[in-house]
Amino acid sequence: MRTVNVSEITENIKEMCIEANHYLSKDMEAALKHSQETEASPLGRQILGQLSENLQIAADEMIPICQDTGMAVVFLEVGQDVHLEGGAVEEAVNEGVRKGYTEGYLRKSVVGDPIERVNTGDNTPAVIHYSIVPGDTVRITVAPKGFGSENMSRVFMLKPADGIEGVKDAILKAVSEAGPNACPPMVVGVGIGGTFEKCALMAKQALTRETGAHSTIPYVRELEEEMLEKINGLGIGPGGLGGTTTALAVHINTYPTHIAGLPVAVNICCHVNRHIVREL
Ligand SMILES: O=C(O)C[C@H](O)C(=O)O
Repeated sequence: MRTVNVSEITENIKEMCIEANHYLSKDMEAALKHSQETEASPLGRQILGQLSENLQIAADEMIPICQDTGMAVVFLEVGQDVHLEGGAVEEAVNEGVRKGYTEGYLRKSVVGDPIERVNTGDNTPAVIHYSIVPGDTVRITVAPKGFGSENMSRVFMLKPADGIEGVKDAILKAVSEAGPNACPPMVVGVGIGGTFEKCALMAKQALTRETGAHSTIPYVRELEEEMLEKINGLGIGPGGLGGTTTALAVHINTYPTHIAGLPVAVNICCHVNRHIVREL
């Protein structure tokens, strides 16, 4: 049994919130750079160039990449041989977010109640997903999520008879309706199977995958490749101003489901697809 003090979780999450909002991960940066070489539209290439320049300015001058510094989504994978001491884990995570957004001067975007809508002033609470895994480490993923693209995400409760063609139509419908509102080029996270909530969680987790890495399931990999091509054929383009780079990647996760259903969730992320991982 290994002991981890929750204050370590707080310190790391603080740093990760600040880092994620100023430095886009290498995989996203590379995908954006690569898209400049493949984009067919001159205006699209210009916009992609500006997005890359914006990343450089953010890193050099410590200015957040985007004004929407997101709601902090945190995945905690806790090894079953870890003993967590020093306080409540949930409070430790929220303290990390609080410190990160306050000390990092990041925009506070969270309201304490969805109807009364009073800003909590420190970007807490985070949305936290826990899982118990084998091992004696704590793996933390911080993925601050902007809401321009979150708002354009969708869940479709398809019927089994809709089949794979229904899944393709659902993904294309979500992306087409998102259009420029999701600040393309996007990363499209898809969850297929499970239940209503499981498919949404899989879609969110899919966004944290290394950009452009494929599923190990052959038909899912083919579907990811086909959907990327189809999405880029929609012509929405960088900034929604036309072009061949509407998405940088499509990541699909699947799970067994009920005989009577075919749930599909499409979680869209703008080009600022922030995700950082640390292991304690
Ligand atoms: O800044 C915001 O909160 C809005 C949003 O992310 C947007 O895409 O406009």
